[in-house]
Amino acid sequence: MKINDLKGKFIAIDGPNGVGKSTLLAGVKSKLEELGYEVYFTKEPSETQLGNYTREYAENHGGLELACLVAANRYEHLSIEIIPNLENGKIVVSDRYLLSSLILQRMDGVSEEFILSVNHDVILPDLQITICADEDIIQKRLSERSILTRFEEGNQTLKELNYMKLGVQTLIKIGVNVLSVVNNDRPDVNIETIVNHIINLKEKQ
Ligand SMILES: Nc1ncnc2c1ncn2[C@@H]1O[C@H](COP(=O)(O)OP(=O)(O)OP(=O)(O)O)[C@@H](O)[C@H]1O
Ligand SMILES: Cc1cn([C@H]2C[C@H](O)[C@@H](COP(=O)(O)O)O2)c(=O)[nH]c1=O
Repeated sequence: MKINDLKGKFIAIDGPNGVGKSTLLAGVKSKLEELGYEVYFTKEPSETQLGNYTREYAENHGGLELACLVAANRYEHLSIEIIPNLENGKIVVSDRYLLSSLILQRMDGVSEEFILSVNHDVILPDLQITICADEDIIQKRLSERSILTRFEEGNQTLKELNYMKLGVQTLIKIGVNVLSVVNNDRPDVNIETIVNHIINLKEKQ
């Protein structure tokens, strides 16, 4: 895997389904805009034909084939969105990235070795933000949803949290910087913590 040697900084944010990633990111985006910072927000699966197909396919398929499809979308995401924005010196924030594969594809029974091998040529994030919360809190949030994906139904949260811990250990071993945020409550405090880390990275550029 490659270290980011481009002008901009790359941040990935991952966590179990229903932990509050989208909520925190929406707050981070509006706070940064209010402060006048220009940050490029994106997500995986990305918003392309391949990304939309990956999201649809993930609902009914798992295994090695989904792991490869997700990785293919990640390479597309890198080449058409992430790398061009990093080359322009922007901060890029992705809602889900490699760590999501180390959680979701592992839940589908794919080995860490296979996941790392199909993701061999991706750029590592300068900062990996992990969002976690207590299992019962996440389950309560998911129970309020009218539609659940196959990863969200049947209480798989503990499994997700456990694979996240293992995935984080792997990323740390590879040399990735990790910020862990506990999102049980106080979204405002967590938004501020994330915003401060993003501003710090920007100021160091
Ligand atoms: N810190 C918090 N305190 C209380 N409720 C929260 C907090 N953060 C998020 N929530 C609530 O939790 C629910 C799930 O949040 P959200 O949809 O952002 O999760 P997510 O991680 O993006 O999920 P998914 O990846 O499955 O789309 C929402 O109803 C949101 O309002
Ligand atoms: C990045 C990534 C995504 N997926 C799949 C799993 C879900 O079906 C969607 C993500 O949807 P959400 O609205 O963000 O919860 O994509 C995957 O299996 N592996 C990945 O690495």
